[in-house]
Amino acid sequence: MNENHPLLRVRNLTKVYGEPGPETLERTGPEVNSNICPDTDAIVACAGVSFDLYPGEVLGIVGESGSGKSTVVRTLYFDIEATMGEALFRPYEGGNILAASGQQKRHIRNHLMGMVYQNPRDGLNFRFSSGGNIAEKLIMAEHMHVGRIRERAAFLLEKTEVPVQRMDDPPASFSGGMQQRVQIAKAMANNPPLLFLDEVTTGLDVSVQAKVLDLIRELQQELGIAMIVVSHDLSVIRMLTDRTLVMKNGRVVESGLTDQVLQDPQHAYSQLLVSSLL
Ligand SMILES: Nc1ncnc2c1ncn2[C@@H]1O[C@H](COP(=O)(O)OP(=O)(O)OP(=O)(O)O)[C@@H](O)[C@H]1O
Repeated sequence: MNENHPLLRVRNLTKVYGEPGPETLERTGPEVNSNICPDTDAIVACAGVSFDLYPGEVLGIVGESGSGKSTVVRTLYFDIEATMGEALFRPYEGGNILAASGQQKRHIRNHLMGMVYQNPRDGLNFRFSSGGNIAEKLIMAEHMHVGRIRERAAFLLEKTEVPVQRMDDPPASFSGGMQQRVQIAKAMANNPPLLFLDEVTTGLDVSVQAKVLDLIRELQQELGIAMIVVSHDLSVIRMLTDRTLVMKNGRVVESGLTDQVLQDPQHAYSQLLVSSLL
């Protein structure tokens, strides 16, 4: 894959809940500090979001609760249908993935993407064992050889520091940190070039958070996997990401190298966010 070409090119990604009026986009956003259209009550979860992600790069999306961070990754992972926009994903040659058929979207998601959610119950099937969860992802990508599936599950659990002897135990019997590690193992099962991480350490104790973040950073460095990391927590963004988008009221208000955004934030809202970290 050519390192100079984006892995993912997103343009004008927009998601509106409810019926937008002709001025909904103009009448919402950071300038008016609201994402609710005063004419129609439509909610602009995100609008006009554009960015490029390069192979092996880690992009952060930061912003307060309700700013639209999760909507961006969930539309790109097809959990939510975008209202408008384009996303070109290099491994998929059929054009805008947001306009792909349901079958094509399932194929892209099963073979080429992984997602780790804040709540392990969204990413793991609690009726299956931890190994069974990894197997599920592999089977969805048409890997059928039972021996090889078990081997890969054991390999991934080891990589994510989950005791392999607990492969047949259900995630419900695991600690929160370990459940997140199983989710990470599952999301990486097919070696996807792109991984989405949505507030993956938010529900965890601080000491456990640090371990999970270390693990993500190590895996990223070892495997060179591109990631989009959503977090309201700037310390997570600082630790994991190369570039950052700052969102407010559904819009990107600032973007740049993470170090620059943190050292010299330009937008008043980013300045407020950064000062709250100091
Ligand atoms: N199904 C829905 N119906 C209506 N509005 C929704 C729906 N899902 C999300 N929203 C709204 O879209 C906006 C963006 O939500 P989103 O979850 O992307 O924000 P976020 O920045 O990820 O915040 P959080 O971390 O709290 O989830 C919020 O105002 C939210 O209330």
